[in-house]
Amino acid sequence: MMNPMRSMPETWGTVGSALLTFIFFQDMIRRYCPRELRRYLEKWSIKVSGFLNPYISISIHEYLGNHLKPHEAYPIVEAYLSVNSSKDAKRLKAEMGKDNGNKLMLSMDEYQKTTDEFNGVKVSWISGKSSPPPRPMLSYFPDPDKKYYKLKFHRQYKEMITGSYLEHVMKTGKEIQARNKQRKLYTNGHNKSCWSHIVFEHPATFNTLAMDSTKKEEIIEDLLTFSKSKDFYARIGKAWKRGYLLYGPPGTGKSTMIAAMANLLDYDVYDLELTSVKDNTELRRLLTETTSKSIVVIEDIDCSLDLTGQRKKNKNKKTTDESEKRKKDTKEESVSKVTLSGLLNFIDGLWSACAGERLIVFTTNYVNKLDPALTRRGRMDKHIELSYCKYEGFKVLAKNYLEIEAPHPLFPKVEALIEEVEITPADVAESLMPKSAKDGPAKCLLNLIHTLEKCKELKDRNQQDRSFEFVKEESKIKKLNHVMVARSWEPFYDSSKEDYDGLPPVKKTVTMTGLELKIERRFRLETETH
Ligand SMILES: Nc1ncnc2c1ncn2[C@@H]1O[C@H](COP(=O)(O)OP(=O)(O)OP(=O)(O)O)[C@@H](O)[C@H]1O
Ligand SMILES: [Mg+2]
Repeated sequence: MMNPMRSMPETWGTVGSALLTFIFFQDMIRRYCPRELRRYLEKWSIKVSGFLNPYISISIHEYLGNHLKPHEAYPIVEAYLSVNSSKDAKRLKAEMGKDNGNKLMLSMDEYQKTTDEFNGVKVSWISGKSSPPPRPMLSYFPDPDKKYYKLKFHRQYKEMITGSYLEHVMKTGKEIQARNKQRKLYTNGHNKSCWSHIVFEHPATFNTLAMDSTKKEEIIEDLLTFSKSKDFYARIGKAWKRGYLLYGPPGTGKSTMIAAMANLLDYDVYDLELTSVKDNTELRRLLTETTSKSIVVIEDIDCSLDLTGQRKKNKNKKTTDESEKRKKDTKEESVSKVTLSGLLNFIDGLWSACAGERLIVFTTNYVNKLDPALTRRGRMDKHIELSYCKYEGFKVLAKNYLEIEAPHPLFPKVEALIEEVEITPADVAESLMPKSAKDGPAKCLLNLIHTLEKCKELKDRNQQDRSFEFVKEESKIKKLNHVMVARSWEPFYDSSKEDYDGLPPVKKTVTMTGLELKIERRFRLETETH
């Protein structure tokens, strides 16, 4: 023990002479001691220090080797420690996260220490940095400092720490990373041959989705089971992917459901615009560039590919000039060569080589138009129909939009009407939306009731129209016989004579092809609701 009465210069003198003696002996050993003996002494000293210091340390560096290749484990450890370190470390640093938008990420500052406990065993983590060796004078860019985390633990627990503890650190760190990560919506639109992204912040969830509750539960269960089935897919030798086909009329919530899926599973969304993809090679490249934990969406698949596997040409537009038509077709083919078989081959084959979980979702308004090859099980594992809004769906929307729940005096009226008509959730939502700041829930509900009553009226009138015309069909045919011949039971009449007793005019299109006559009737209901 040091004599407290000693003065400062005396103490320094003692330390100095001890240091000199140590250097002298070290030098003597280096000069006069034979090499073998020296090696033996070194080994022995390592053993002694190992005996005296029973701790083992593992370093995780920010970069690997000399080539500044980022080490994958470093950010994971950083995320893991970001939760614990704020309790222990005295100096923390706050940085803007790369993947989490405007959120600040806290982590240990350099040379800070934090402790952690796992199965009753205490370990410590120290953050540090090593400076690179000085570079030649002419070198322009200096090497950056290399940061690292050092894990220290008693050698008695070596097996547990290097095994289950590090596994736990990696798993938890990845989960924290995923929680902090801002999800992205990737698109390849505007004829771009690569993905561009924006932050994905769609508020839709399964709670806010208006649909049959049993069906909803089933879909949620299916998605969650899929996301947890890594081992199962590996065991059966199948790529970890699942295909969904969402179909139904416009405005029934197909796109909304995709957003809800992404929010449920914390996945990124890749909105693949097939019409912007040049050919199968580009399609393959785009799909292989998608990351794990993502949903690849192809909307309106029936509009992007046709049944023969070639890109769909616009059949509605008639080009009278043949040469112009040919020119247009050639041009179309030169810019778009993605085929159905190209897409199918990729879904089935190559994609299996991409690690990680992926959902592929197709949407369509016309499921019957799709090629069975596309919709067969195994490719599209689940077919989900989204349909018109019924009372159950309405209750969800009323809760979302107006924050009201049953029982409510106006609900029975809505129930009676909504079960009778075909109205999409989008239309119901639109009617429930307050049109001014003064509109309360009752006003919005009355708005919806008014819309539903109009729909019902049109539906009834439409039915009346049909039966009236059908009854009158024979006499009309007689009248029009000199102009056209009826091919089917479909009622028709001459548009030039709107002489139906009191019936509102009905829009119709008449197309003549040779001797055949095709009549397309549009009822008033359709015209008005569009
Ligand atoms: N089932 C639903 N639940 C909640 N909101 C819905 C639902 N369906 C539609 N909506 C509302 O209507 C809007 C349009 O719906 P969405 O875009 O999902 O329809 P869609 O089926 O994808 O239509 P399209 O076939 O035209 O692409 C959404 O923004 C949403 O607010
Ligand atoms: Mg949509």
